[in-house]
Amino acid sequence: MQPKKDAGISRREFLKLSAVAAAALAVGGGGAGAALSMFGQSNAPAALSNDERLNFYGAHQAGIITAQQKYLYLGSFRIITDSKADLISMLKEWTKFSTLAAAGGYRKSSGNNLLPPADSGEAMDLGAAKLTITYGFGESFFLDDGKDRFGAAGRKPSHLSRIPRMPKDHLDPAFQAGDIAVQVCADDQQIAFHALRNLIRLASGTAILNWMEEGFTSAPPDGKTPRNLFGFKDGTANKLHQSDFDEVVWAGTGEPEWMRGGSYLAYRKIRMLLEVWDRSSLKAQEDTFGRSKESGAAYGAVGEFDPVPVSEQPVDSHVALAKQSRQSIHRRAYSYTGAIEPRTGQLDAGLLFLSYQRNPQEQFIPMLRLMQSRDRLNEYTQHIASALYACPAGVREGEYIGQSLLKDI
Ligand SMILES: C=CC1=C(C)c2cc3[nH]c(cc4nc(cc5[nH]c(cc1n2)c(C)c5CCC(=O)O)C(CCC(=O)O)=C4C)c(C)c3C=C
Ligand SMILES: [Fe+2]
Repeated sequence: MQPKKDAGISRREFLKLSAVAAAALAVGGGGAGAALSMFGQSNAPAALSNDERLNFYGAHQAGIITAQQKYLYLGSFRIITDSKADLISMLKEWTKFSTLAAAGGYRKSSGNNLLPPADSGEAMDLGAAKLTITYGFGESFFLDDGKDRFGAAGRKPSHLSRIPRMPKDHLDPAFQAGDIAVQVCADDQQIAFHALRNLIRLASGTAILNWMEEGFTSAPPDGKTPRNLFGFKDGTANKLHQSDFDEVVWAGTGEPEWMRGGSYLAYRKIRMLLEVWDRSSLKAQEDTFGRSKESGAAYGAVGEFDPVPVSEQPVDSHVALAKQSRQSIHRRAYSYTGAIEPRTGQLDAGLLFLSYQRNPQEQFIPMLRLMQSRDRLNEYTQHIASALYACPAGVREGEYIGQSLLKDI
């Protein structure tokens, strides 16, 4: 008798794959993700459809070159203690929670119902939804107003400093970089929020959340490029291959040991003046990027991914300036929407621009400077927050995040 076909795979094959997935789930971590991705989303058993797990442990932190999930929370923490022991104990708790949440778990209560539950609970039964939690240290972690609170000043990485003030900055002083940034991403917003919320709880007495941003991206099926709130495909020239990551993303020689295999996160909150944009002609919009709005093809090219003929681009277009900088970065941006601006009635919306690079002084800052001085996009944008973080290499099982930075000091 022929084995029954189930959505393109035979029943026998399906059962074999289910066994692999079950085994991988029992082990936890990346194995489960790998096994599930063998099914492809449509063939995955319903109970696991939201449960793709990405390993928290690894040579590099997850959430940097990981394919972008749909939702982002970015939180900036201020450490409120000078005690290194308390700091380490929080980082240990954060690490334990991060591995648990990435595996779709939640914190178990002690059994004493006179105490608050250990976990806020809103992610129970939801799965992992490709949750990643990525940590970065701000400049003030190492030297806070000249004070070396944790003895780590000598280990400040080479390229970590404040992003210099730019000509078109409208920075809001409420959004300083802070001591530690946490980037939480997942394909389910509630799962992502749950993770940040419980990190805040675990930090109690040691660190407080200074600010939090919420972002989203919506990619069409078949791996097509998502569009930003100006309606343009955003991420076309971002398809870095594995072999490019060493050159572009991962910090290496010249860095303290704890940063080798890590990366620098550059962050800009950029308000997009949607009302101004929506009143602009299609030609003005396309000239701004040097690309077709509908197809995403560069001026003078046919397909979205065709090489960009730089001579055909308006000299002050966004893409021409990015090319002119001759630098590469790895972008991981999310759109945001907020409330209506009370004074003007305009929408508060834009882009949480995140990029990872191995040397922001050489890659990101010159590109930003060039864009700030000449980019047509500046007519439609305002940069309202700016920060740079050093994201350490990945965590090995049994270690805690930042361990190699804080050990033996
Ligand atoms: C300093 C770096 C960058 C900032 C800040 C930035 C803001 C920003 N970008 C868009 C929309 C698009 N950007 C596109 C391409 C692109 N942007 C950057 C860098 C910054 N963008 C780079 C390096 C590139 C790649 C250029 C190339 O090599 O071709 C595009 C085109 C499509 C694509 O390649 O992704 C769009 C669209 C907005 C709206 C924005 C701030 C609000
Ligand atoms: Fe851009």
